[in-house]
Amino acid sequence: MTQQLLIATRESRLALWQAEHVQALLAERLKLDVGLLGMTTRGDQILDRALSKVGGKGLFVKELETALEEGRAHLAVHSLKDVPMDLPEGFALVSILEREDPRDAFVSNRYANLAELPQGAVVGTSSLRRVVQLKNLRPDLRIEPLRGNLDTRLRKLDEGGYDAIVLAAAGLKRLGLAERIRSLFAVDEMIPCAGQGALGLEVRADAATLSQQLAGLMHEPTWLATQAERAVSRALGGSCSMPLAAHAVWEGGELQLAAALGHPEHHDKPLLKTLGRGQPRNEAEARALGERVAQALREQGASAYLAAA
Ligand SMILES: NCc1[nH]cc(CCC(=O)O)c1CC(=O)O
Repeated sequence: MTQQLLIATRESRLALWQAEHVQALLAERLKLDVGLLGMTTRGDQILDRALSKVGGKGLFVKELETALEEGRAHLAVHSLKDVPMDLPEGFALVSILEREDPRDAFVSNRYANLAELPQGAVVGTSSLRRVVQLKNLRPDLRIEPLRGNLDTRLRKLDEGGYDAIVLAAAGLKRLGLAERIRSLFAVDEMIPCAGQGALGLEVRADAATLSQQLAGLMHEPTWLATQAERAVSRALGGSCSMPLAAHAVWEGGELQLAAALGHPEHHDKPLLKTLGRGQPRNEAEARALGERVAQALREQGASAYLAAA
């Protein structure tokens, strides 16, 4: 065995679970001996402001990239939905693992689902994507900000600050918290974020041998679906202050890509929604499907919404 491979990871419980999951896969399937390098990122430290206001999702990945750059670690494991649409020069996303449950979960100590919430109930989420879709389903709800890692958000619910909160099912399941899920939103009523539930492996673009090894973990259907989803976001400007949802599902040999865009400030403005279909066989075709869906949103008025961001 030569030098041990190191995974750079954030130290939240979810990030550590994900890094350990990849560590085990690499040992099992590729017989690689891999260790972890834990680190705290700016995104983890800033808990009081909406992420979209302080630099966006890139905050969670930047420090990890610096560790790769300096050779302190060799790969980074990300929740794909936290990875910016275009990586900085010198880095590459070389493998996308099979997706966990991509749905959003309704979590509450008193109510079984969204329909049961009384008029004017308080729902916690800081995701603009969730805000605009909740407002569309239930205009009467009061939506309050909710930041922090999964354990923090659940604690804030338990302390009584909210009637319900909305979280990604994948994170809850990974942390053994599935019993907190009261119901799951169907993907067509609360369309997930591009990449939700999938993990992406990032390396330095010049790490050719490692890239090739990691490509062995690639899950093709998830890769094509998430490429299509991310292309919608990229085509519309890719910023995380954008209330955009994009989720693709394979139905037989067909990929069905649903997307929705809300107004970034006036959350009661109509939600723009569209569905595109295709049979992408490679990355270029998957991206083309995403671009067609973005164009359909533009034809419904997306540009005017985005100009307000
Ligand atoms: N935005 C933070 C984040 N990044 C990834 C997950 C969950 C796991 C996933 O979707 O892959 C979460 C929590 C959430 O949105 O509730």
